[in-house]
Amino acid sequence: MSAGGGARDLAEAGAVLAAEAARFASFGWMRGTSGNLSVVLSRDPLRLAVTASGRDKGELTSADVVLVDERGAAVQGGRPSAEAALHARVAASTGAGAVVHVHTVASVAMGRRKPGGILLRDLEMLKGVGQPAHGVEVRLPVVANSQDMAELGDRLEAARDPRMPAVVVAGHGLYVWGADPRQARHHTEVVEWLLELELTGR
Ligand SMILES: CSC[C@@H](O)[C@@H](O)C(=O)COP(=O)(O)O
Ligand SMILES: [Zn+2]
Repeated sequence: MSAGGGARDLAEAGAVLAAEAARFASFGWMRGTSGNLSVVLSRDPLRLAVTASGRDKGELTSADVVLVDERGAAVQGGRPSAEAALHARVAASTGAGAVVHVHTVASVAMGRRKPGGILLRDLEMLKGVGQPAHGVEVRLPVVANSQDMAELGDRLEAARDPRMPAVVVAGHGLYVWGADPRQARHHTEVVEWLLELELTGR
């Protein structure tokens, strides 16, 4: 995708996001229209393609995408995700090229169990988020939910650990990011795997 974020780029991004969403929906991670995805189309000015609000995320087409600015406001397209401003904030503060938000049972359950954050160590799967498998403890932060995206963005920025490309939002779900949609997907699958493991209470 070029830096300009034109109509063709937006449709291309929509096709990518629709495919990613179909995959996550098939896992049961985007039930009942929940969740949203984004990809950065340009950095200066910041422009993201974000999934449209309220759609069944298992049935998206390339047209179900909205171009938004650094505040999450629509620049082109219909009504962006209610959480578009948080996607823009994550992309700006972490440098990520793609952001995933899913409503998984494991993230909400573990957020309840460990409101101060989820400690992870000695797991081969940690290599999937760029950490050593052994000897290093990594914390997956848990932040309180809010319907105010500015407040939620402040909490996420304050809590996030640069070693972990994800944050659990208590009573809500999971935010994960990566350099591009493919890496964000891999990070999401790894973090969700770690949460599911912790939930088994090993
Ligand atoms: C059951 S939908 C919950 C929504 O409020 C929200 O949390 C969500 O993830 C989807 O919002 P959307 O505006 O469709 O991107
Ligand atoms: Zn949500």
